[in-house]
Amino acid sequence: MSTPISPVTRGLVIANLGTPRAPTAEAVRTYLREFLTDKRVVQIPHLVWKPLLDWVILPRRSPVVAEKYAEIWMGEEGSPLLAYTLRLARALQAAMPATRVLPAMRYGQPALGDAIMQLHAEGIRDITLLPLYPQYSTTTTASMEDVAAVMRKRLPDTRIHVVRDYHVDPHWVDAIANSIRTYWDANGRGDRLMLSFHGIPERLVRAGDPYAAQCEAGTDAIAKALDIPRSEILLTYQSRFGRERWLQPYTLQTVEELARDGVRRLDVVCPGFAVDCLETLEEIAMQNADAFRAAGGEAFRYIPCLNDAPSHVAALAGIAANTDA
Ligand SMILES: C=CC1=C(C)c2cc3[nH]c(cc4nc(cc5[nH]c(cc1n2)c(C)c5CCC(=O)O)C(CCC(=O)O)=C4C)c(C)c3C=C
Ligand SMILES: [Fe+2]
Ligand SMILES: [Fe+2]
Repeated sequence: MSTPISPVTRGLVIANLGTPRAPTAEAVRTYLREFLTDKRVVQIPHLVWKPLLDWVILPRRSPVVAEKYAEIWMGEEGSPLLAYTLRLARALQAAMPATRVLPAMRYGQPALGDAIMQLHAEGIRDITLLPLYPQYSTTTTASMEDVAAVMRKRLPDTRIHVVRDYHVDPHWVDAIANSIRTYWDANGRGDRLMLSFHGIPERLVRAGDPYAAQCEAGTDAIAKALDIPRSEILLTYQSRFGRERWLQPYTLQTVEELARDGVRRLDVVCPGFAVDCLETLEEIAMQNADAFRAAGGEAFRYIPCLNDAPSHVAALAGIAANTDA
């Protein structure tokens, strides 16, 4: 007797920020132009912003950033952000055989709108969009919600549900805590533990962006899961862009101060990033590590993102499945 094959009726799109298609100035320029003209990302009047972007920022920044990408490029697999997002999608697909899982990027390829159209073309009318941002921000998640709103108008017969955030999801919190505990079991515990999150302008938090509060709540939950006092964790913000004041304390400044204050072994985790990327592998594990040693530190110990670890896959599968409300 053969088992009837049940048709797949649900789709899951895991969506990340986006990344250049090559570590070249031209490809980085194309990527940054799309990313930095999104009004969600740069929330200042475009009459002011566009000339500055086209005439100053893109020409200056693209070649410099291309060199950074070249240092971490994963050969044929491409940029780490793309490579790990594709691996994560494959692992999720294996863990969720009753759901069709596709990876997507908010900027560049594979495009988010195309992924949703593909699921629709396959006959799927119930789609969950899971932005790979554990914490909600008006600069990131909201931009995915914009795409979902456009797609709902285009596909009125399809339910498109967006996961808002998972910053205190117990399985995700446990996955982060376990990655730290496993590192400590293998290498011993450092003098300090720092959680570094991507920053945003402070102005946006004052205007109501819940991002900072979610980073704080997530850090509290991770401390609890590790069974250590919250005071033993330093929460910092990295990747500042431009001259405006961003969320504080800044990661780089903190790293240098810690080294000068006698911290020798520093353990660093980036729980705002689902997968490793330029901001973790180059900015944290290379630039900040160099700064730590230059200021007198000995061992800057970067603990990788969850990437396609089974604990991450299980947590995200649970989060994606729990979207019936
Ligand atoms: C206006 C500036 C930016 C805001 C606001 C911002 C918020 C933000 N970004 C991420 C996650 C990632 N950002 C990445 C790279 C990146 N971010 C900005 C600017 C802002 N980000 C730039 C210009 C860049 C590109 C690199 C550079 O020019 O310095 C990445 C990595 C991409 C990759 O290809 O590896 C991620 C991931 C979050 C989570 C966030 C707000 C919470
Ligand atoms: Fe960013
Ligand atoms: Fe950066």
